[in-house]
Parts: sequence; C-alpha cells; structure tokens
Amino acid sequence: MSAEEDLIDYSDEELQTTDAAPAAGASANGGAKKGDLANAGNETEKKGSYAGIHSTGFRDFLLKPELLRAITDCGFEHPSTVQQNTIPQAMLGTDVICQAKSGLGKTAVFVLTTLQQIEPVPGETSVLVMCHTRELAYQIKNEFVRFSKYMPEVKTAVFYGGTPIQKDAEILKNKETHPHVIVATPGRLNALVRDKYLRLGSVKVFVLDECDKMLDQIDMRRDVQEIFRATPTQKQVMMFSATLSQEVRPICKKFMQNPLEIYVDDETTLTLHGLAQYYIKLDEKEKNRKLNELLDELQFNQVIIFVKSTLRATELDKLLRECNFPSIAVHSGVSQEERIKRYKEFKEFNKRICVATDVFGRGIDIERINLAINYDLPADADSYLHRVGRAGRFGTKGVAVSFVSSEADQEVLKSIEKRFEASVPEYPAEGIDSSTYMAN
Ligand SMILES: Nc1ncnc2c1ncn2[C@@H]1O[C@H](COP(=O)(O)OP(=O)(O)OP(=O)(O)O)[C@@H](O)[C@H]1O
Repeated sequence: MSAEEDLIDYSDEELQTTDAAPAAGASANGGAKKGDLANAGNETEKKGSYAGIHSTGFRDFLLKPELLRAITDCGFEHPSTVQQNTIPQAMLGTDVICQAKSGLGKTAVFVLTTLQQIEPVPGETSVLVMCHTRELAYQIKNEFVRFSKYMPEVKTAVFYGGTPIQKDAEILKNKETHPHVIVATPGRLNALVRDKYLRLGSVKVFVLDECDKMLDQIDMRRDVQEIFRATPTQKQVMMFSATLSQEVRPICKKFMQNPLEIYVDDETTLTLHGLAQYYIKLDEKEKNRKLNELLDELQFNQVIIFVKSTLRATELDKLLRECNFPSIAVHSGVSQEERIKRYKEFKEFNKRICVATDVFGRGIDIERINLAINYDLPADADSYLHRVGRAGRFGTKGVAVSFVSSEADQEVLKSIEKRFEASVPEYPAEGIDSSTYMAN
C-alpha cells in the first residue's frame, strides 16, 4: 500500500546493509603508488582539483545572466575540474554519468545545467532530482533555490517521506504552487505518482545523485525504475556519485543514451587533498575516553562523529552533552521535522558537534566541518570514503580519525587501504599539528 511505502526511510540500518565494496576492477591508474593519506595536505600536485584551470571562468560556459549573477553571489570564482568537464555538454542536454571526489561541486553541475535549460510551464514539472536521504534532498532543494534566485518564475519543491503526503498533494494540486523542479526521495515520489497526485509526462531532465547507492539497494532501485518508466522516453539523464565501481557503471548506463562519461580521478585514487586521515586502535570500552581526549586536543570548527546505530547515536550525544559539549544527534530515530531542524542547526553553526548514523554519510555539505571521526568504523570502503569526505569540502583542510576496535574493523581498514591504494597511518601519540587541518 502506498501509505506504507511512504514510510520507507532509506536511512540508518538500511543504508548500512550494503555489503563489502565491489572490487576496484581494472584501473586506468594501475601504476599508482601507495600514498600516505596523512600527508595528503602537503602534496603540491592537485589532481581532480577544486579550482580548475584558472583561465576558465563560469562566464565561458555562456550561462544565462541570471545564473551568472547567482554564481557570483554564492562566491564561486572558478569552476572546479568536474564542473569544467561536465557543464558545457550537460547544458546541451547530453546524458551524463559522473564520478568525482566528495566536495568537488557535483551538485552545481546538475543544478546549473538544468536551470540553464529550463522553460517553466505552469503546472508542469520538467526537472526531477532524486537522492537517497531526506536531508540531502532538502539540501539540494536549497541549492536550486540559491541558484534560481534571479529566476523568480522557477518553482522548486522537495518531497520526502516522514511528512504528511497531503501537504505535498496540496502543493501539486494548485497550478500556482506546482513545482517546475522536484527534488525527492524515491519512496515518497513513487507514492505521489502512484496515487496520481503527480504526473511526470513533462519531465525533460532526470537526475540521480548518489546514484550508486540508489541503484544498489533493491527497494530503492525498484522505486527509481518505476518513476523512470513514468517519465517520457526522450529526456536527459544525469547521474552522480563520488564512488562508481566498475560494476555499477553499466547499470547506470542502462538508463542513458550515449552518455558523457566523466571520471575525475580514477576510482582508486580518491584521496582528498587537504584531508589528513588516521586510525586509532583501541578497545570498545576506551572509545568514550579517547573521543573526549580528541575533542579536547584537536582544534575544530565543526565535527561529525559517525556511529553504527540509532541507539548509539542517541547515547553518545547524551553523553557528550552531559560533558558540556555542544552536540546534537541526527539519525532515523527522530521525527522528520526534528531531523531537518537539527540539520539546520548544525549547518547554521549553532551546534558544533553532530553525532550521526550513515544518514549523514553521503552528500551532506557543511562547510565548517574540519574533523570527521569514525567512532564506529563503517562496514565498507566506499562508505568510509563518503563519510570522511564530509570534512575538507571543496579543497579545505580537514582531518579524519577512525577508531579500530575489532578484527572486523581491521579488515575494513585493510580494504580501505587496498581500495584506495593508500595507507592510513596510526594517529601519532604526540598528536598532530593543527596547521595540518585548520585553515591558515
Ligand atoms: N566552483 C566553486 N567554487 C567555490 N565553491 C564551490 C564551487 N562549486 C561548489 N562549491 C562548494 O563546494 C562545496 C561542495 O560541493 P558539493 O556539495 O556539490 O560537492 P559534491 O561533489 O556533491 O560532494 P559529495 O560527493 O560529498 O556529495 C559546496 O559547499 C559548494 O557550494
């Protein structure tokens, strides 16, 4: 029944069920040397870099003046490599499959290119963007709002489960409020289509963010496929992720026609420049004391602490608050309204510590996070990469520290090193120099 499906929240436990990351497969970068992730910040070479070749500016893309003004307002000076490689063709309607490291600005690629092409018709949705968590949907919707600031005729809405479907239906019923751009999680979107609140016959652009995650899980993939089938055959399809294994690429391409394939940096060298990474070996029972020490010792603007379950998030957050740390917890155990409220509090810098499950493991963009702690190590290398990518966004500095407390953790650590052809060193007993992870 639709009402039930509607409750699907692709978060927490569900998000953790994906098993070990697929093998890296044949790599164009087979000869890459093992690097030391802790020294990433000191490297001079900038592959897959943030500000791309300086001679190229957003102006060179010939975007609408309304968009260029908004880009300037956002403080973007130069397009990143992925933006340079993708925007020119994507804005002409070419299908795109794109992998680029966390924090490189993939969101702006599809937001700008869809807004560039949009011709808003009252009562019709022409752009559909889907992602795997509600907070990410909310964040992406805000990106559309930010970049369409000077396009007042363009309406954007976000739809996700855990909220009354009737509210969404009201928005869709009225031509005045009917969105041209919809950002949504697939369960709710599918329910809206099935219950005939939404028609997708005018969709011209279909975007999947974190596409590997969305196509990897059977329930989500089923929703995505159903929605895809409800859209016209002729449309532009774009898919993005920081991790696109050789196995998932052909699955993505089944939705596309002659796509532009952009893989910024080979998948084995996804080291985040500026992000130092360490592990600490310890017993489970030592985790709290160590965390306390780290939070005292490290200078951070904002920190995200990842745990493996909702219960652990609640407990750890409580403990931190009892110790007077300004902490909040985000996981699927809190109401949706409260979750967004907490997301905003953290994003707006009202809270400096966030304890989260994998709900925040991907895509969430909080500019000031410069410390990511894996209190519980994730189950696979891909999740690790997405999690630590929450720190050091868009080339800023950061540090990631992972607790390793079991044999299974050690195996995961090994698989991370193998998958990304890099070694994660042990956290030094004397601590680390703050200049390696704080902005100058
Ligand atoms: N050209 C640019 N100049 C300056 N900042 C930028 C530029 N492009 C994007 N950013 C900023 O960089 C940050 C990261 O961008 P974004 O969230 O799109 O990364 P992403 O590639 O989607 O990462 P992830 O894989 O983690 O989801 C955002 O705060 C965004 O506003």
